[in-house]
Amino acid sequence: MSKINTPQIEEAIRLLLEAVGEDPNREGLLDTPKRVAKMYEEVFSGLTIDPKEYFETIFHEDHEELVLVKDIPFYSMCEHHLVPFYGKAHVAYIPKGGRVAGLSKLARAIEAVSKRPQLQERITSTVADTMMETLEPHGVMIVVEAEHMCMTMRGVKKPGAKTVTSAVRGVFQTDSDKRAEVFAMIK
Ligand SMILES: Nc1nc2c(ncn2[C@@H]2O[C@H](COP(=O)(O)OP(=O)(O)OP(=O)(O)O)[C@@H](O)[C@H]2O)c(=O)[nH]1
Ligand SMILES: [Zn+2]
Repeated sequence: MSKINTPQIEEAIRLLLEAVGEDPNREGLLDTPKRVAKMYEEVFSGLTIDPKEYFETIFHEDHEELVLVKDIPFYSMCEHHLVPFYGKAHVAYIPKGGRVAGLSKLARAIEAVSKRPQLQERITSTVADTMMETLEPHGVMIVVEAEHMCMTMRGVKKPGAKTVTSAVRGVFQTDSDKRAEVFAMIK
């Protein structure tokens, strides 16, 4: 995927400021296009990352029991309104055949997939599917809880409303005890 076009973002922000009736040449706004371009470079940096790369290096450890990294904070941008949604992700999996991932890689996968124009459902399922394909574990279960600024500061205006999504793969689909174990641990 192509790298972010900084001059184009700067021009777009100048146009946007003009379009809302602002003067992009007034002192306080002079550096705003540059700042916004820099910010977008950061918040959309995941567009150039394939999360599969985080699971190319694995460890060999005979642990075929639950692994859960919970309360991973994340920030993303809703693709409908380009305003933030943010919250916590919980990533669980059961390794198979001694294929164990570095724990930080679970958080890195959430981070990379969040840093794009997104839907909460897609963050949840993309990371689950990536882990299933690369680690080939017994199962993956991901729960994401987030507050969407597009439901808080505008539109329906419901601050505090939380959206919870889950993606359940492999053994978690058939074993309700294992699902319950994850839910109990993330409470
Ligand atoms: N499924 C899903 N919807 C989202 C997400 N983020 C924002 N939305 C919703 O996207 C929808 C877009 O609806 P539209 O009717 O096209 O846009 P709108 O007129 O701005 O909608 P309102 O927010 O209801 O004012 C809204 O219902 C948002 O709440 C997300 O991550 N997943
Ligand atoms: Zn939105």
